[in-house]
Amino acid sequence: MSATPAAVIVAIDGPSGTGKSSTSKAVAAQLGLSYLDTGAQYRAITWWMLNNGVDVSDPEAIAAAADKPVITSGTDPRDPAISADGVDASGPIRTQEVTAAVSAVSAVPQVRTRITELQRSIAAEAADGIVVEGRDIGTTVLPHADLKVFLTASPEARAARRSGEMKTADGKPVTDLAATQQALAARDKADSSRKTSPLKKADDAVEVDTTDLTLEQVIECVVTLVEKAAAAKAQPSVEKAAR
Ligand SMILES: Nc1ncnc2c1ncn2[C@@H]1O[C@H](COP(=O)(O)OP(=O)(O)OP(=O)(O)O)[C@@H](O)[C@H]1O
Ligand SMILES: Nc1ccn([C@@H]2O[C@H](COP(=O)(O)O)[C@@H](O)[C@H]2O)c(=O)n1
Repeated sequence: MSATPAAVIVAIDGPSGTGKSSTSKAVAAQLGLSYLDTGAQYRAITWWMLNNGVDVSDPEAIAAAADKPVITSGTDPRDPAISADGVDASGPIRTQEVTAAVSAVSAVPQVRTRITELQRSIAAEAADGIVVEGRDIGTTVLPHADLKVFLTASPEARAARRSGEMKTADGKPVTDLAATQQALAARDKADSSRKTSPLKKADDAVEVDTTDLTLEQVIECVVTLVEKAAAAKAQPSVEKAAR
């Protein structure tokens, strides 16, 4: 593990299936940083609402319930825990039911306010620095992050990656690439077109097109960017100490 010279705050955003989670976890683990999966938080609040009789097609019902669940996130990149009201949600938040409802829940302003506050407090407590991944981290949650990365990939590459990890009920790999691509496009459209902090590249983010890169190449690229940002952040204090 190579050490970063300063506690950096890193924002990694991008559409679904571009490699945000895999890259962020690996970069954080390699550099000894904390890690926050903000998508898991939106999934956890969605799961709680589905389990507690909230009509997730009704924005008013979602808004009224937004403050109710206690969402807790772990920040260890090797074991990124997530729970709602103390119940481990790491498995159930990945179901199709949650995936289908999460964009509608996360579009409600009261949900975003609640989860954004939680994200900022977790980032503020990360004494050794943190990698935070999501859709609006560079634009809204942490606009003063030391480094902002926006990952992209072609729709075909993203669908192929997602199909590779999805299994049918009898354990066979999902082969309907067209349907997977369509589902990803629908979620991206909903996430990019909502009024409150939509999925968007921050003006000062570094865009990395991962279409033709292996995961290892993307990780290496982002590690280099983080090390540079950390060195730049440490520079003024080094200069001050030398005076
Ligand atoms: N550069 C890459 N080349 C090949 N496969 C990749 C690459 N990056 C990620 N993957 C694979 O693609 C899948 C999706 O990656 P990941 O979950 O990290 O994406 P994501 O952007 O976090 O998606 P989402 O926003 O939907 O959670 C994973 O199976 C991962 O191993
Ligand atoms: N900063 C974020 C992160 C996520 N969302 C919403 O959550 C959904 C699930 O995210 P995954 O990364 O786990 O796929 C995503 O589709 C968004 O609706 C968000 O709004 N802001």
